[in-house]
Amino acid sequence: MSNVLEIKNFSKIYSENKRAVDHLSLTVREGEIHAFIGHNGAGKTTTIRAVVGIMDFEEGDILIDGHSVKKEPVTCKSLTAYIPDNPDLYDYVTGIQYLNYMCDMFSVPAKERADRIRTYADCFKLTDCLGDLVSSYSHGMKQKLALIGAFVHRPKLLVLDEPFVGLDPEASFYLKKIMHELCEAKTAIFFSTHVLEVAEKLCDRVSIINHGKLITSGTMDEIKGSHSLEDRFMEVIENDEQI
Ligand SMILES: Nc1ncnc2c1ncn2[C@@H]1O[C@H](COP(=O)(O)OP(=O)(O)OP(=O)(O)O)[C@@H](O)[C@H]1O
Repeated sequence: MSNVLEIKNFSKIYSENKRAVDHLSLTVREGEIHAFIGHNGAGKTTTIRAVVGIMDFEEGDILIDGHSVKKEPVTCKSLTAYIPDNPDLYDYVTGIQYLNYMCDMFSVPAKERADRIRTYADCFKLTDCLGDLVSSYSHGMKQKLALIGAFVHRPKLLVLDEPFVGLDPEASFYLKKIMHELCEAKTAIFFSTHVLEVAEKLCDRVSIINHGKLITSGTMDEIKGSHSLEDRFMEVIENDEQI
């Protein structure tokens, strides 16, 4: 399996004395679901924002399908879909206008876009609301619309920041199902979460970050062994704090 995402020695320094992420390296392979976990303020969002090209960084490089986010930002963006923890969508378009715009931006063929939009909108119970203005959507509905906008263009790399927060149980179920389907079609998925039970069931690999440093990364079985991911996480973090 080839590496879709390669983070190499990435560091982010917000101010002189504040190294939010410190020489972090990890890889996410084709068809892999990879969880990125760590305490509040550990550096997850900072890393994710650098990966998706919306934040500059001082040290290291990040490659998407072999392309550097610094040197080839447009190519990288064409391969990536990103859903932030609080998606900020255009208010004065309808849901369907937003989805067609996403399909236009990513050149989704006309004959495939209607099918994909219908399939995902049905899963998320959004079909009847697609003609409504986004401004009339609830927070969860906006989140679902943003997810559909990411899925319709079948990205090579899907990056999600806390995707399960705010979704109803049925939407969470379908999100997990769609994540598996995308992986079968070779998409690589990298997402942050505090919901360790979901990460444990859903992911092939996991990386743990603490105070900006990667403390471990590997397959779910390698990392957790016979423990629960939560127990292992607590143990790894406690050991790291003692160093
Ligand atoms: N724009 C900024 N300016 C200065 N410091 C920042 C900025 N954004 C984040 N930080 C700091 O960088 C560190 C990492 O923050 P980050 O948002 O990446 O953490 P996180 O792991 O995503 O946390 P959470 O789980 O709470 O979302 C924190 O100490 C935070 O205070």
